[in-house]
Amino acid sequence: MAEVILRNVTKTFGTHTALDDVSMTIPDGSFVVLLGPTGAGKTTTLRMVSGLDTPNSGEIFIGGMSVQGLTPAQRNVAMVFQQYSLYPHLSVRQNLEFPLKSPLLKTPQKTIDEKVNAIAEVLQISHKLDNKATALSGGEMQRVSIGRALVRNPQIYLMDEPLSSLDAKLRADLRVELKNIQAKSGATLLYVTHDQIEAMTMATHIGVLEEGRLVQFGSPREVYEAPVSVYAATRLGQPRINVLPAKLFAGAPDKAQSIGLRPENIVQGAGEDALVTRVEHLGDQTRLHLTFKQHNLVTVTDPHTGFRGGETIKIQPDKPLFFDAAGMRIA
Ligand SMILES: Nc1ncnc2c1ncn2[C@@H]1O[C@H](COP(=O)(O)OP(=O)(O)OP(=O)(O)O)[C@@H](O)[C@H]1O
Repeated sequence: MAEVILRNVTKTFGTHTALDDVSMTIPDGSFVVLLGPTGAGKTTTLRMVSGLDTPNSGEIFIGGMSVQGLTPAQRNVAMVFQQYSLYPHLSVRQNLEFPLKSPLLKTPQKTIDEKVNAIAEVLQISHKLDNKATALSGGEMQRVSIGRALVRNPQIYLMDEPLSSLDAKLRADLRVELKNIQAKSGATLLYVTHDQIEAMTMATHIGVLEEGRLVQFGSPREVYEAPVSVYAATRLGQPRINVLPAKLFAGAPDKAQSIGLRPENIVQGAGEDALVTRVEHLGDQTRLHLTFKQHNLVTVTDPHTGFRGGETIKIQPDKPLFFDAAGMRIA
């Protein structure tokens, strides 16, 4: 596996700038997750690294070598897209074997069998190995697509929302498996997702893209606890961070326009009055919807709380984040 570097990469489509001077180092063995809303440039970043598309300016290095002008095959990258892409006339086993069967690799059949069986087990498709690819459900086809990438040993895996078409249980299983595979094999991954749990649990680093610019790059914890802006703060956290006028609470710094409070950073039992408008019991936690000085906010509380809608409770902020008028963090 290899370190991948993007240096001042810009990509335009007509007058639209999809990637704007993006520089990023994806360390060898890291699991980098790109976050951002639709159109932020996540897929475009993957396509630049893969060689499916080329930047207008800037350079990309894989394992210390510039890959300018190299095809995806020459770059030795493995890609998994949101939409499965299998050879329909081949069986599941043949699809999984395909990347290993290249005459150049000369992989012995015994090694191929071992790898295919191991990956099929991880992806829970061993019982379907002899089925035609077309005789599978969408989720099974997607698992075969992931398997086809995983049997290889590329410089980097590029994955674009690979788990989004799977049901919740399978997604949770494969999240753990993918992370295990990465931790064990030291694979380098560049991964796009909209799923915050995937981002928080799998990533070693998170890159936050905003309209084609990389606005923050750091560990999930850094991005969660020390976001550079309101925009970055709202990329992570479920329920979302509460963003309120700074003056609602005492002690805001001079230039602060808004205060960001993660739901768990609203302390109950002291401070000022808030009205409980709704109580949501989710099993492992309970969410309280509050109205505070005519603003709505959400906090979390003990799962066995006896709070009810209509009650008044006292709240005060803990670990507040302050942002200026432009939404940039100042404290
Ligand atoms: N081939 C193309 N031609 C024209 N515009 C494009 C092309 N590919 C991407 N774009 C534009 O570039 C911008 C970034 O697109 P990109 O697909 O990278 O976003 P994304 O962050 O991956 O979004 P999503 O979450 O919807 O996949 C968008 O505004 C998109 O419309």
